[in-house]
Amino acid sequence: MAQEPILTARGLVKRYGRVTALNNADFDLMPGEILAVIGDNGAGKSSLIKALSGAIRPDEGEIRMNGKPVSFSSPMDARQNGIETVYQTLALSPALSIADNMFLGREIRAGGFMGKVLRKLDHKAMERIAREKLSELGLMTIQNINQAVETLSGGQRQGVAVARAAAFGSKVIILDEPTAALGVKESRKVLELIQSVRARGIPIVLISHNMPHVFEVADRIHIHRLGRRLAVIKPKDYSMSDAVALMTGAKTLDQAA
Ligand SMILES: Nc1ncnc2c1ncn2[C@@H]1O[C@H](COP(=O)(O)OP(=O)(O)OP(=O)(O)O)[C@@H](O)[C@H]1O
Repeated sequence: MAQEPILTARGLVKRYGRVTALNNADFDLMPGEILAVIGDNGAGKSSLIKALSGAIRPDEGEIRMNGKPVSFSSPMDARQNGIETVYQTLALSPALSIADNMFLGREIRAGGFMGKVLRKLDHKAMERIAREKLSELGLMTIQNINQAVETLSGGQRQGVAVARAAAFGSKVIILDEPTAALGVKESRKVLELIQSVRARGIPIVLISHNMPHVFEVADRIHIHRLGRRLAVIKPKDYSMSDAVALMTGAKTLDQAA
Protein backbone atom coordinates (compact mmCIF):
# COMPACT_ATOMS: atom_id res chain seq x y z
CA MET A 1 0.00 0.00 0.00
CA ALA A 2 1.24 3.45 -0.85
CA GLN A 3 2.20 5.60 2.10
CA GLU A 4 -0.04 8.51 2.98
CA PRO A 5 1.58 11.92 3.40
CA ILE A 6 1.79 13.24 6.95
CA LEU A 7 1.34 16.87 5.95
CA THR A 8 -0.32 18.14 2.79
CA ALA A 9 -1.51 21.42 1.38
CA ARG A 10 -3.77 21.97 -1.59
CA GLY A 11 -4.46 25.19 -3.45
CA LEU A 12 -2.90 27.59 -0.96
CA VAL A 13 -3.31 31.23 -1.87
CA LYS A 14 -1.80 34.12 0.06
CA ARG A 15 -1.99 37.68 -1.16
CA TYR A 16 -0.23 40.71 0.25
CA GLY A 17 -2.02 43.59 -1.41
CA ARG A 18 -1.21 43.22 -5.08
CA VAL A 19 1.48 40.62 -4.54
CA THR A 20 0.40 37.00 -4.70
CA ALA A 21 2.95 35.19 -2.56
CA LEU A 22 1.20 31.81 -2.84
CA ASN A 23 -0.66 31.14 -6.02
CA ASN A 24 -2.46 27.82 -5.73
CA ALA A 25 0.41 26.06 -4.01
CA ASP A 26 0.42 22.35 -3.20
CA PHE A 27 2.67 20.53 -0.77
CA ASP A 28 3.22 16.95 0.40
CA LEU A 29 5.50 15.66 3.11
CA MET A 30 5.86 11.90 3.45
CA PRO A 31 6.55 10.16 6.77
CA GLY A 32 10.22 9.87 7.63
CA GLU A 33 11.58 11.85 4.71
CA ILE A 34 13.78 14.88 4.34
CA LEU A 35 11.96 17.11 1.87
CA ALA A 36 13.96 20.10 0.65
CA VAL A 37 12.08 23.17 -0.54
CA ILE A 38 14.00 25.25 -3.04
CA GLY A 39 13.04 28.29 -5.07
CA ASP A 40 14.29 31.62 -6.27
CA ASN A 41 14.11 34.72 -4.08
CA GLY A 42 10.50 35.75 -3.75
CA ALA A 43 9.15 32.42 -5.05
CA GLY A 44 7.02 32.06 -1.94
CA LYS A 45 8.96 29.50 0.12
CA SER A 46 8.70 31.47 3.35
CA SER A 47 5.03 32.11 2.78
CA LEU A 48 4.46 28.39 2.26
CA ILE A 49 6.33 27.51 5.42
CA LYS A 50 4.56 30.22 7.39
CA ALA A 51 1.20 28.86 6.27
CA LEU A 52 2.21 25.32 7.29
CA SER A 53 3.52 26.48 10.66
CA GLY A 54 0.65 28.75 11.67
CA ALA A 55 2.54 32.04 11.24
CA ILE A 56 0.14 33.23 8.53
CA ARG A 57 -3.34 32.19 7.57
CA PRO A 58 -3.73 31.43 3.88
CA ASP A 59 -6.55 33.26 2.07
CA GLU A 60 -7.56 30.05 0.32
CA GLY A 61 -6.66 26.41 0.30
CA GLU A 62 -6.50 23.51 2.67
CA ILE A 63 -3.87 22.00 4.95
CA ARG A 64 -4.19 18.45 6.22
CA MET A 65 -2.22 16.59 8.81
CA ASN A 66 -2.52 12.81 8.74
CA GLY A 67 -5.47 13.26 6.41
CA LYS A 68 -7.41 15.56 8.73
CA PRO A 69 -8.02 19.22 7.82
CA VAL A 70 -6.20 21.59 10.17
CA SER A 71 -6.28 25.34 10.52
CA PHE A 72 -3.59 26.79 12.71
CA SER A 73 -4.37 30.08 14.40
CA SER A 74 -0.78 30.68 15.57
CA PRO A 75 2.70 29.11 15.58
CA MET A 76 1.89 27.88 19.10
CA ASP A 77 -1.19 26.14 17.76
CA ALA A 78 0.86 24.43 15.02
CA ARG A 79 3.42 23.45 17.61
CA GLN A 80 0.78 21.88 19.80
CA ASN A 81 -0.21 19.84 16.76
CA GLY A 82 3.37 18.63 16.40
CA ILE A 83 4.78 21.03 13.81
CA GLU A 84 8.01 22.61 15.06
CA THR A 85 9.68 25.32 13.05
CA VAL A 86 13.28 26.42 13.53
CA TYR A 87 13.84 29.80 11.94
CA GLN A 88 17.20 31.15 10.92
CA THR A 89 16.83 33.77 13.62
CA LEU A 90 16.79 31.13 16.32
CA ALA A 91 14.28 31.75 19.03
CA LEU A 92 16.79 31.01 21.75
CA SER A 93 17.46 33.17 24.79
CA PRO A 94 21.20 33.88 24.67
CA ALA A 95 21.67 34.52 28.38
CA LEU A 96 19.92 31.31 29.44
CA SER A 97 21.61 27.93 29.66
CA ILE A 98 21.28 25.14 27.10
CA ALA A 99 18.98 23.20 29.44
CA ASP A 100 16.79 26.23 30.16
CA ASN A 101 16.52 26.99 26.47
CA MET A 102 15.47 23.47 25.69
CA PHE A 103 12.64 23.75 28.18
CA LEU A 104 11.65 27.34 27.42
CA GLY A 105 7.87 27.48 27.62
CA ARG A 106 7.55 23.88 28.83
CA GLU A 107 9.45 23.93 32.09
CA ILE A 108 9.17 21.01 34.46
CA ARG A 109 7.90 21.99 37.92
CA ALA A 110 9.13 20.40 41.10
CA GLY A 111 6.77 17.94 42.78
CA GLY A 112 4.45 18.75 45.66
CA PHE A 113 3.96 22.09 47.37
CA MET A 114 7.22 23.61 46.09
CA GLY A 115 6.26 23.10 42.49
CA LYS A 116 2.51 23.50 42.58
CA VAL A 117 2.27 26.51 44.86
CA LEU A 118 5.69 28.14 44.71
CA ARG A 119 6.16 27.26 41.02
CA LYS A 120 9.64 25.98 41.73
CA LEU A 121 11.32 24.39 38.71
CA ASP A 122 12.86 20.95 38.69
CA HIS A 123 16.25 21.98 37.30
CA LYS A 124 17.83 18.59 37.90
CA ALA A 125 15.19 16.82 35.81
CA MET A 126 15.45 19.38 33.02
CA GLU A 127 19.23 19.10 32.94
CA ARG A 128 19.06 15.32 32.84
CA ILE A 129 16.52 15.26 30.02
CA ALA A 130 18.34 17.97 28.06
CA ARG A 131 21.55 15.96 28.33
CA GLU A 132 19.78 12.80 27.17
CA LYS A 133 18.17 14.54 24.21
CA LEU A 134 21.43 16.12 23.07
CA SER A 135 23.31 12.86 23.37
CA GLU A 136 20.63 10.91 21.49
CA LEU A 137 21.20 13.27 18.60
CA GLY A 138 24.97 12.98 18.84
CA LEU A 139 25.38 16.49 20.21
CA MET A 140 27.42 15.67 23.26
CA THR A 141 30.34 17.80 22.18
CA ILE A 142 28.37 20.34 24.18
CA GLN A 143 29.91 19.56 27.55
CA ASN A 144 28.16 21.75 30.02
CA ILE A 145 24.42 21.82 29.90
CA ASN A 146 24.45 24.92 32.12
CA GLN A 147 26.54 26.88 29.65
CA ALA A 148 24.81 30.03 28.41
CA VAL A 149 23.70 29.72 24.80
CA GLU A 150 25.50 33.00 23.94
CA THR A 151 28.83 31.23 24.55
CA LEU A 152 28.10 28.56 21.91
CA SER A 153 29.17 28.61 18.28
CA GLY A 154 26.58 29.18 15.56
CA GLY A 155 26.46 25.48 14.73
CA GLN A 156 26.03 24.48 18.35
CA ARG A 157 23.19 26.98 18.74
CA GLN A 158 21.52 25.55 15.67
CA GLY A 159 22.04 22.14 17.26
CA VAL A 160 20.29 23.18 20.46
CA ALA A 161 17.38 24.65 18.48
CA VAL A 162 17.00 21.49 16.38
CA ALA A 163 17.38 19.23 19.43
CA ARG A 164 14.70 21.23 21.18
CA ALA A 165 12.41 20.83 18.18
CA ALA A 166 13.09 17.09 18.03
CA ALA A 167 12.86 16.46 21.74
CA PHE A 168 9.22 16.97 22.50
CA GLY A 169 7.21 14.55 20.45
CA SER A 170 7.10 16.67 17.34
CA LYS A 171 5.70 15.06 14.21
CA VAL A 172 7.22 17.43 11.65
CA ILE A 173 10.26 19.69 11.87
CA ILE A 174 10.64 22.63 9.53
CA LEU A 175 14.13 24.08 9.22
CA ASP A 176 14.53 27.45 7.58
CA GLU A 177 18.03 27.84 6.10
CA PRO A 178 19.74 25.99 8.96
CA THR A 179 23.22 26.19 7.44
CA ALA A 180 23.06 29.66 5.90
CA ALA A 181 25.11 31.38 8.59
CA LEU A 182 27.53 28.52 9.25
CA GLY A 183 31.02 27.59 8.17
CA VAL A 184 31.91 24.33 6.44
CA LYS A 185 32.57 22.27 9.56
CA GLU A 186 29.57 23.55 11.43
CA SER A 187 27.30 23.00 8.43
CA ARG A 188 28.50 19.42 8.30
CA LYS A 189 27.49 18.89 11.92
CA VAL A 190 24.06 20.35 11.29
CA LEU A 191 23.57 18.13 8.21
CA GLU A 192 24.50 15.11 10.32
CA LEU A 193 22.05 16.25 12.95
CA ILE A 194 19.29 16.53 10.35
CA GLN A 195 20.02 12.97 9.28
CA SER A 196 19.95 11.72 12.84
CA VAL A 197 16.58 13.39 13.37
CA ARG A 198 15.28 11.58 10.29
CA ALA A 199 16.75 8.33 11.62
CA ARG A 200 14.50 8.79 14.64
CA GLY A 201 11.55 8.79 12.29
CA ILE A 202 10.75 12.51 12.29
CA PRO A 203 10.23 13.97 8.81
CA ILE A 204 11.96 17.25 8.01
CA VAL A 205 11.18 20.12 5.69
CA LEU A 206 14.44 21.82 4.79
CA ILE A 207 14.29 25.23 3.16
CA SER A 208 17.67 25.98 1.68
CA HIS A 209 19.46 27.85 -1.07
CA ASN A 210 22.49 25.62 -0.67
CA MET A 211 22.27 23.10 -3.51
CA PRO A 212 25.11 20.82 -2.38
CA HIS A 213 23.48 20.53 1.05
CA VAL A 214 20.07 19.92 -0.48
CA PHE A 215 21.40 17.27 -2.85
CA GLU A 216 23.32 15.60 -0.07
CA VAL A 217 20.52 15.08 2.44
CA ALA A 218 17.15 15.42 0.71
CA ASP A 219 15.06 12.39 -0.22
CA ARG A 220 12.92 14.59 -2.44
CA ILE A 221 13.12 18.21 -3.56
CA HIS A 222 10.04 20.42 -3.82
CA ILE A 223 10.76 23.13 -6.39
CA HIS A 224 8.77 26.28 -5.74
CA ARG A 225 8.35 28.82 -8.50
CA LEU A 226 6.11 31.88 -8.84
CA GLY A 227 4.07 31.08 -5.76
CA ARG A 228 3.40 27.42 -6.44
CA ARG A 229 4.92 23.96 -6.56
CA LEU A 230 6.46 23.47 -9.95
CA ALA A 231 7.68 19.92 -9.43
CA VAL A 232 9.01 17.44 -6.94
CA ILE A 233 12.20 15.71 -8.00
CA LYS A 234 14.53 13.10 -6.58
CA PRO A 235 18.13 14.25 -6.27
CA LYS A 236 19.44 11.14 -8.00
CA ASP A 237 17.36 11.83 -11.12
CA TYR A 238 18.51 15.41 -11.74
CA SER A 239 21.73 17.40 -11.67
CA MET A 240 22.13 20.41 -9.44
CA SER A 241 22.29 22.69 -12.43
CA ASP A 242 19.02 21.29 -13.78
CA ALA A 243 17.36 21.87 -10.42
CA VAL A 244 18.56 25.48 -10.49
CA ALA A 245 17.42 25.86 -14.10
CA LEU A 246 13.94 24.59 -13.15
CA MET A 247 13.82 26.87 -10.17
CA THR A 248 14.71 29.96 -12.18
CA GLY A 249 12.64 29.04 -15.21
CA ALA A 250 15.68 28.63 -17.46
CA LYS A 251 14.49 25.10 -18.22
CA THR A 252 11.14 23.33 -18.23
CA LEU A 253 10.68 19.85 -16.79
CA ASP A 254 10.75 18.35 -20.30
CA GLN A 255 14.05 20.04 -21.05
CA ALA A 256 15.59 18.97 -17.73
CA ALA A 257 14.44 15.34 -17.77
N1 LIG B 1 4.47 40.57 4.78
C1 LIG B 1 4.53 40.81 3.48
N2 LIG B 1 4.02 41.92 2.92
C2 LIG B 1 4.08 42.15 1.61
N3 LIG B 1 4.63 41.30 0.71
C3 LIG B 1 5.16 40.17 1.19
C4 LIG B 1 5.14 39.86 2.59
N4 LIG B 1 5.75 38.65 2.76
C5 LIG B 1 6.11 38.23 1.53
N5 LIG B 1 5.77 39.14 0.59
C6 LIG B 1 6.00 39.02 -0.85
O1 LIG B 1 5.54 37.75 -1.27
C7 LIG B 1 6.43 37.20 -2.23
C8 LIG B 1 6.92 35.85 -1.74
O2 LIG B 1 7.77 36.06 -0.62
P1 LIG B 1 8.43 34.89 0.24
O3 LIG B 1 9.16 35.56 1.36
O4 LIG B 1 7.40 33.90 0.58
O5 LIG B 1 9.45 34.26 -0.80
P2 LIG B 1 10.74 33.37 -0.58
O6 LIG B 1 10.72 32.35 -1.65
O7 LIG B 1 10.79 32.89 0.81
O8 LIG B 1 11.91 34.39 -0.84
P3 LIG B 1 13.42 34.44 -0.25
O9 LIG B 1 14.13 33.25 -0.75
O10 LIG B 1 13.92 35.70 -0.84
O11 LIG B 1 13.28 34.50 1.24
C9 LIG B 1 7.52 38.22 -2.46
O12 LIG B 1 7.20 38.98 -3.58
C10 LIG B 1 7.47 39.05 -1.19
O13 LIG B 1 7.90 40.37 -1.45
